[in-house]
Amino acid sequence: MRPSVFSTTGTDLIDVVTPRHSLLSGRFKQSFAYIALQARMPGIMQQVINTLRFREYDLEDLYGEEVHKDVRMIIESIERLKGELQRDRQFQLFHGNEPDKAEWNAFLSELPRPKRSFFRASWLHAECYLYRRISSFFENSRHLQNFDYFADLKKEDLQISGRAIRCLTEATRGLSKDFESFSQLMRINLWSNHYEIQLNAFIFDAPQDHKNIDVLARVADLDKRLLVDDSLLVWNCLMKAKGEKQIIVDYICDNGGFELFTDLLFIEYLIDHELVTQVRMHVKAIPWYISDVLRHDIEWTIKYLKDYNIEIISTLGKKLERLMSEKRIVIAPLSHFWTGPQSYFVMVDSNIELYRFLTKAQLAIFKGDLNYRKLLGDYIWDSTEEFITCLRGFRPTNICAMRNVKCEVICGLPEGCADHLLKVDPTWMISGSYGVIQYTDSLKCKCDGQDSACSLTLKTSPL
Ligand SMILES: O=P(O)(O)OC[C@H]1O[C@](O)(CO)[C@@H](O)[C@@H]1O
Repeated sequence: MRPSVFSTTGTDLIDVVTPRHSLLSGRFKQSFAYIALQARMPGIMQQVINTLRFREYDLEDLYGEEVHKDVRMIIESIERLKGELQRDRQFQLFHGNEPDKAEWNAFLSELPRPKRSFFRASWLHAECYLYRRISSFFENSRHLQNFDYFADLKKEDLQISGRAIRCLTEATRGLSKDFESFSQLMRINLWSNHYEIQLNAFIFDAPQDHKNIDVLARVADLDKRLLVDDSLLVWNCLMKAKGEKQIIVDYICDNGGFELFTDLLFIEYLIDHELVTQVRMHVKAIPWYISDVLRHDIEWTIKYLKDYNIEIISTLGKKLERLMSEKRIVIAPLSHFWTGPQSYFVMVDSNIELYRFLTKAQLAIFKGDLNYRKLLGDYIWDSTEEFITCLRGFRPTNICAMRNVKCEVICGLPEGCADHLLKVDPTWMISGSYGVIQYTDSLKCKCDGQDSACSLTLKTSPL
């Protein structure tokens, strides 16, 4: 039984699927957003509590007995947050040491009152707010400000993927510079987003004979579920830049663990073949959506590969370390925008520095489902709507999205495709079994978003 608070008037919960042309929201009781808020988020919060209890005595070794107070305070705060979610309470402002407090509070204060509670708000806002609140409990503790409570999961994900790591490392040495290899690597990278944390790495398992690996061919099987493949357009975009002194790719990361490993393989290819001069990896500033990459995940992953007891893998680790020290791969300056609640079309107004930063790149690659939701504004577009339209003017540079479909947000499909998929696989939008690689040109102008009359800075939708 839902608590009685749900029977208030206004924007009540309704027993329907998410209607076309609306924002995803827990209001729609037959939506994935509703299930995620009702069941999944409390589970994730419990998982954080369990991690704290499990690690409490390690933490005591690190920080002394005082840490128990922090642990108690954080667990109580998470329990309270669970209650707020369950009762669909209003979002609260932040009052502590959060570095992005001002931006969050401005955002929350401007939300219309009926859209300021967990189930009535847009799902994107509610979900981001929950992850932000959880982090704030740690940030406001005495000893655990920098504790990444999801770190063990990310590490474990890489540790259990040994066979897949070996197999892919072997299969990707000495690849030639051609569209076929480029596109295969892109697709490997795309499908790794399906498995993310606790992946079933078996799909990339090598046959017994490690010398004769055709792992890339295995990807072809998954490719049957690739609904849009713009990898040729991405390749052409990089080809067009050939000869330029500086070719930068901004890589907006998603998950750590095995997915990050495949990101690094793809980035290595881009650099080896001089398709780019520098890759700037954008990571999250706080623990985010369980498995998202933080700065220390990249450092840990490279060290893990470097220390591997199989030479080909440790050589790869050393090479990645060198590419970082040569600044061919860099970690972009941290931006709290990536862990904010906002869709990307508002970036030009709310974070012009980041927008301008992206304009310096030849290409920005956005990985994963959450980035896709933010690119499309967490909105149910017609499935055939063009990618470029759905970006609503967010065009700081050429944009590529690589994403496994994990929620109802989608665009750019051929006519009839969504209806067909619904018939053959009713869970196609949430299973993560389908993927898209979508691309659009920026049609860059010279103003870098500084000229308010520039059409690229105008938002084209009344949403
Ligand atoms: O790691 P990814 O691909 O961004 O996926 C996480 C996303 O998937 C979801 O589970 C949607 O189904 C959301 O919680 C979140 O947007």
